[in-house]
Amino acid sequence: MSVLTMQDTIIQTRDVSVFYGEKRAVNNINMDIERNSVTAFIGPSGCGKSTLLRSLNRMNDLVPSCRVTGSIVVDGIDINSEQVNIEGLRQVVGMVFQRANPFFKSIYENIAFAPRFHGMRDKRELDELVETSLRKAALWDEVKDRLKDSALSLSGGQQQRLCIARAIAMQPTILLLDEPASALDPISTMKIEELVMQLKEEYTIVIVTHNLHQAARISERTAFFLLGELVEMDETSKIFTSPENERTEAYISGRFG
Ligand SMILES: Nc1ncnc2c1ncn2[C@@H]1O[C@H](COP(=O)(O)OP(=O)(O)OP(=O)(O)O)[C@@H](O)[C@H]1O
Repeated sequence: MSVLTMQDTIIQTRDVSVFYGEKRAVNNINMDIERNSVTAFIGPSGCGKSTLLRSLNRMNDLVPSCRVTGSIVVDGIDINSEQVNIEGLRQVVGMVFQRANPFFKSIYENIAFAPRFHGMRDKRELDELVETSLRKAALWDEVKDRLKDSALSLSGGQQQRLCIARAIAMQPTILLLDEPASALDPISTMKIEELVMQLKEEYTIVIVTHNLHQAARISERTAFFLLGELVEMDETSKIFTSPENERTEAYISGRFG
């Protein structure tokens, strides 16, 4: 294979299963995710999309009954090995949830809080980081004159972009987005989609979405899950036009789910 056609894999899962107690929610997943791309996880409710997503930055550690087996390698590091610093991992692999969850603090503090906690004390440096992060999240122009206002005074869509800015401020390599637009109106959804397409220049993005049109619009690769299994993963255009598996075809044509 020539160097030009070689994919640059940033996340590799091998035989990954995730259990809640005795119940297996995700079954033997093998996938490679390419650097600086958008990968969409699709599939009916309860098929394990969020569970797999959360295992990519060990968010599942917060669920006492949850157990992950198999190997997940992120940027060359086995993230489930004992040596891994979980806080460090979550800086590199940032996450944004379905419901915007800004801190009960000012817009500025939502961005500055964690970097300051991690040692960034210089006011000018923090100011710059706040501005850069808000710009990258396409929110700066809307909030630059009200940085001291409460984050809760923002609209739902703005709060979600603030949460993306907050993740960006930690200078991640990967952003995991768990249905980031599902609680938003169409215009805010469009802004999040535009944002995701810009962000992939700099970050690798994995997004769980129920919205098939959204997956088709913004992702390069799509993974279709059913009952905890990865049925098919391929280029998004292929998944939506000529999938290999008939269950994928049935799902994307709306015959179930
Ligand atoms: N904290 C938990 N404790 C026990 N079971 C859980 C937990 N979270 C998820 N599950 C179960 O794991 C399975 C997969 O759930 P998951 O949320 O990953 O699916 P999903 O495809 O993301 O669904 P949705 O699209 O509805 O968000 C489901 O059967 C769910 O009930």
